[in-house]
Amino acid sequence: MPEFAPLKNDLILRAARGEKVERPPIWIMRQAGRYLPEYHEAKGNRDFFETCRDAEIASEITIQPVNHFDGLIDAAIIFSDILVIPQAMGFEIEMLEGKGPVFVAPLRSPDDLARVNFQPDVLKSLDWAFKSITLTRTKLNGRVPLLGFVGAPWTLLVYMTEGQGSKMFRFVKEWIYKYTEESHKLLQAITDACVEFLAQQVVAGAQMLQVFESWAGELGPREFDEFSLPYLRQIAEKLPKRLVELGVTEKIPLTVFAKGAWYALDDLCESGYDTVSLDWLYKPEDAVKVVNNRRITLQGNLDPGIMYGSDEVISQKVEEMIKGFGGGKQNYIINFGHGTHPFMKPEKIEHFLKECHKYGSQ
Ligand SMILES: Cc1c2[nH]c(c1CCC(=O)O)Cc1[nH]c(c(CCC(=O)O)c1C)Cc1[nH]c(c(CCC(=O)O)c1C)Cc1[nH]c(c(CCC(=O)O)c1C)C2
Repeated sequence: MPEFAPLKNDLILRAARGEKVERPPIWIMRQAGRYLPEYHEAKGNRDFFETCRDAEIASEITIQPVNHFDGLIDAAIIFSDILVIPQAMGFEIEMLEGKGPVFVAPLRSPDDLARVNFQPDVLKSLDWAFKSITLTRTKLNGRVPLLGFVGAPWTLLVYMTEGQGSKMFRFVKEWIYKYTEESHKLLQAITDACVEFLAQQVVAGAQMLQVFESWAGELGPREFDEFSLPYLRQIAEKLPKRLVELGVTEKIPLTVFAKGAWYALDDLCESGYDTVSLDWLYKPEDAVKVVNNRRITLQGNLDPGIMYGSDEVISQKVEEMIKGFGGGKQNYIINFGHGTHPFMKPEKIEHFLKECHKYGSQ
């Protein structure tokens, strides 16, 4: 494993482990990207996935928010995408300007499974991701920890079958309700690839990991129990074992973000994750009650749309949130309830971050 500089700021790792901290750590989902002018400059006319695969540019983009909001952000998240696992499994994806990712040939019937690589060689096919993580961690030089991530199996099944973001989820629902057995076969293969990808990200230099189940809210509670939760649990259970096999001795904090699955918080607290990331459909006080003294750190959960509000409203919402999560000195990481939008103003985000920093050491 490569050698890296010691961490100067390990606040987020301590918070994820449940230690008392001087102030609540902060990072923001999609903190790198289109709302930052320097992102557009670095990316130029390059294709999105080409940008991810270029370690030099991806590392620069990853560090941009850490530089832009100097001293205000406590983690960097590697610039990549959840759709790189489908790519490793044989799917071709185009990133259309203003539209997002589109699969060239999504899965429409079990006949299509013949084109899926059920056992991808993750280390080989995503070697660029590991190079990018190692270079970024080196360049960060210990300023803040580097987070790695994957898309969760159900969310990746959505993209593999729908081919893009969806409103009705017609195709993925056809898969799970008509081709149930085949869906589970796919979910299992995705899970195995996710475990390997997460483990190898740690070997390459990632210091904390997040699993994005962004489409959890499209499943009802029973269906979540069948098509999402078992695979999320498997990831949390298998990852530490794989890390031991790979010679990683330290405990790597693991976060799950199941957007929209408010009914599942109790189960998620029992699923082997250190941190549970919440969207803004939860009242913080209620979430804390559900956790009920279990060893879980909560992350979240400001409505990103609040960045369109006045500075006064942002300050007030930050106060409500941090107080709601118990003041932020233990078991809490500040984040949005979902990612930034391209239209957001960096000044508003800076105001938000500065407000959060007020909740330290008094
Ligand atoms: C963690 C992450 C993601 N994407 C990107 C990052 C790294 C950047 C960071 O967080 O700072 C860059 C990342 N990924 C993408 C962009 C925009 C590309 C561009 O035009 O420059 C960026 C900066 C492209 C992308 N990739 C995806 C979409 C949504 C498509 C849809 O369903 O309509 C889009 C638009 C899929 C995707 N990608 C991701 C998720 C999970 C988080 C979430 O729910 O938002 C999802 C669902 C995760």
